[in-house]
Amino acid sequence: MKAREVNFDGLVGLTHHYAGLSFGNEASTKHRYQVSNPKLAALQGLRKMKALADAGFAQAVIPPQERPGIEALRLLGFNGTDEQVVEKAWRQAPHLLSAASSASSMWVANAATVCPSADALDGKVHLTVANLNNKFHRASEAPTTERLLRAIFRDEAHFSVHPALPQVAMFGDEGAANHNRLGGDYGEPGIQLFVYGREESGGLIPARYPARQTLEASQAVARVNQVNPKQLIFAQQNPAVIDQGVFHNDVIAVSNQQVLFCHEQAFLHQQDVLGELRAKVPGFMALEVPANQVSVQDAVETYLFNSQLLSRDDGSMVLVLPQESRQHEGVWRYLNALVASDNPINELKVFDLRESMANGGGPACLRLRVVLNDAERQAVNPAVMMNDALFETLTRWVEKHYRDRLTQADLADPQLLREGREALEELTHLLHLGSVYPFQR
Ligand SMILES: NCCC[C@H](NC(=O)CCC(=O)O)C(=O)O
Repeated sequence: MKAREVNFDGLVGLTHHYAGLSFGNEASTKHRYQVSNPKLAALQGLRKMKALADAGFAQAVIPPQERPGIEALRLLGFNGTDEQVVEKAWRQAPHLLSAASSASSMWVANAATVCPSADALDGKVHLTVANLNNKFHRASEAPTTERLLRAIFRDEAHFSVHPALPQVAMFGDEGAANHNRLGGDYGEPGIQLFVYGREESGGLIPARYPARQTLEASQAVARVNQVNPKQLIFAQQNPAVIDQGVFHNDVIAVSNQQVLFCHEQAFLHQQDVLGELRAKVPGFMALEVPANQVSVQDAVETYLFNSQLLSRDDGSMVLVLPQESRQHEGVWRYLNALVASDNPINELKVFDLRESMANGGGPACLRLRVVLNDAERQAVNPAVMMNDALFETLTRWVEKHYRDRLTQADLADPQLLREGREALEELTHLLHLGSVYPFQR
């Protein structure tokens, strides 16, 4: 059956700020305590969604979460009214208030791992919520992510949304950022390449920075998603690049249909991984970037691999990049040579996503790819599909509710809590979500 990829982008939340919460993510560490602009961040994301929708790519939106997360703070012993919880956290442990206020759910490549119906043993679309166990500020996303995904993929005849894996390090799971699907037409069975950073039972691990994803988690997600075992490949990320700031595989590789665009140091035993793909994916094409043209450090700084590789109906592909990759002379030269050479990529589209980039999130981090056939697409909550009207509505909503400046100290302002709830209450109506947020229950 004919199927297309729909990109679901995370809408940046009202508390977007720079807190240095993600050890191993160098942009996060570097921009700690800088002043953020949540309004601009949300508008930059919306502009990307609108431009891709206008260019003919199916596009949808995933709403942000309620922040500060009062429930998470209560679990840590801060009590009283919601305002008192915030105030006490701010006085006793400002870093915990920051973590509970992170807008990190915007990076929906980490929301879940998706299995298209063509790959699933039961013929349904499966989504397993990521537990994001490695970071406290991200692990608390999972329960609301599950409710949001159920409000979007609500038709159980087509979709199975699964809760996150158990919250322990052995099952650390970061979702689609460590998952690639390769193959021919989207509606045909594909090969799912799960990329992990470490194995609980031993093996190589990075020396400086954490490996967030385990093999045990990837295997469990593949089972939960009912991926046909014949269509599975598991590969380890190169621990040496994790130590250089590649905290997710999507910082060093991106795939689409028969193409894998990656750095030559992305995977451990890379030639074996490519050999397996060559054997299983008809027409497989690896576009491997040598270190002498783009170093791992340049890749981490410019996020050229954190791009979206999108197919047009005629089989050609567009690479959607952050502007940092155009500002780097060597990387931009490489990309232009890539477009000029013999492969399906024939256009570069560049976006200003500076607010998200400063926390380590590029174009690919901001989107969750969901392959859907016509019947499945019609079963998605139509209110989240991007079009001119929704773009106008959400832009006005952002203009009305978001601040254009936020520092860590602002998180203690009880007014911020009220602003967030008022905005999200309105958003649940705009997007026909029902009651998805803790304050609504
Ligand atoms: N896929 C991109 C994820 C980026 C995200 N950054 C953050 O959470 C930084 C938040 C801060 O430091 O304020 C992360 O590292 O998981």
